[in-house]
Amino acid sequence: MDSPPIVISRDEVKRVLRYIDLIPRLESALAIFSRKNSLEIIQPLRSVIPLSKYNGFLGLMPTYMEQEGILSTKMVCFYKREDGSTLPSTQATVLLFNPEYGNVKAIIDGEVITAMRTAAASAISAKWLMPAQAEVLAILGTGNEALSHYNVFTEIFTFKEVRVWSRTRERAEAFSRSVAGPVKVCVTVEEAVKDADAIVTVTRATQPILFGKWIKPGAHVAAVGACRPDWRELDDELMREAVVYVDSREGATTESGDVILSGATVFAELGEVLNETRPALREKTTVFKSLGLGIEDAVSAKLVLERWEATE
Ligand SMILES: NC(=O)C1=CN([C@@H]2O[C@H](COP(=O)(O)OP(=O)(O)OC[C@H]3O[C@@H](n4cnc5c(N)ncnc54)[C@H](O)[C@@H]3O)[C@@H](O)[C@H]2O)C=CC1
Ligand SMILES: O=C([O-])C1=[NH+]CCC1
Repeated sequence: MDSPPIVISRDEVKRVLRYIDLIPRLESALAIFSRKNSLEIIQPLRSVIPLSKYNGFLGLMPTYMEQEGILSTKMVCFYKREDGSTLPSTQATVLLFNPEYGNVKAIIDGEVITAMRTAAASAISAKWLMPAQAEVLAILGTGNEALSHYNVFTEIFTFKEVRVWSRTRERAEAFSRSVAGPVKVCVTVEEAVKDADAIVTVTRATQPILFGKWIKPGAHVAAVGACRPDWRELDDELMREAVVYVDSREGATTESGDVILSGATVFAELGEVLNETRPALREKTTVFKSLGLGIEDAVSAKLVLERWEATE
């Protein structure tokens, strides 16, 4: 307990963290979260401080999972960057504590953890909610989250076609060149989502970019951006007509502009589906609204530390 914290860099997280290990840990954590038993988990709503001068926010995400022996907090700064800005839009650090003594065991870069656990949560939503014979995946956005979503969706599912849209063709083409498999570049959102079975929205949009009228009935949308109460990625029609799943009811009804401003009803948490206390209505059009949870960072950070210690 006297030893100084281990510091694990972004590159080291990238080296040791694998979706195949991460997904089962996240499934278990989401299921525990939705049981709402404070003996198993304490994870308050994220507190968010606005950084008005810089168009950004600092989110604090503490979590305690007693049975897993995990005490952690993620600190994440996220920004509404102007077009052309070269500054990062999300930066994060996860602290892992020894819950008995209170000392910090590890300081872990949170950028890769954030991107991979968010994409893995979307992939879990798709496992349960996407049409059974899904052939077409559309990714809206070409940043860090777009890449992690491309990676996990193509690792665990087999799509006949993957499409990408960005506001500029150049960015979509650069994204398509940067990944291993074939990606069709689309010039409009409508073209990208037409007849798509799974759609991932991973943009910094603050107004709707995806409209219900363009979507095939039965499609699944994993909506990852728009993490503020006045930000949107999806329009009212889509939010009201789809069956809406969330990572956290409390988070969604406090932080999600898509949920709050559309007046949509939240049908279930993803953890409730995993616990089989709420059904997965795969045949309907579904939206998984993701805001990000401290428990996801907590179990990811523990996994990183375990793998790092095993390979050091
Ligand atoms: N739900 C969750 O757990 C998490 C959500 N996020 C959110 O996901 C979104 C994407 O994050 P990153 O990929 O890290 O960001 P990024 O900055 O790497 O990529 C953002 C993408 O959105 C595009 N974009 C920016 N403004 C737009 C607009 N008005 N309309 C359409 N596209 C626009 C950019 O061109 C870029 O392709 C952000 O809103 C971020 O806050 C990030 C991490 C976790
Ligand atoms: O959970 C997370 O890390 C974030 N959610 C919105 C921006 C960052």
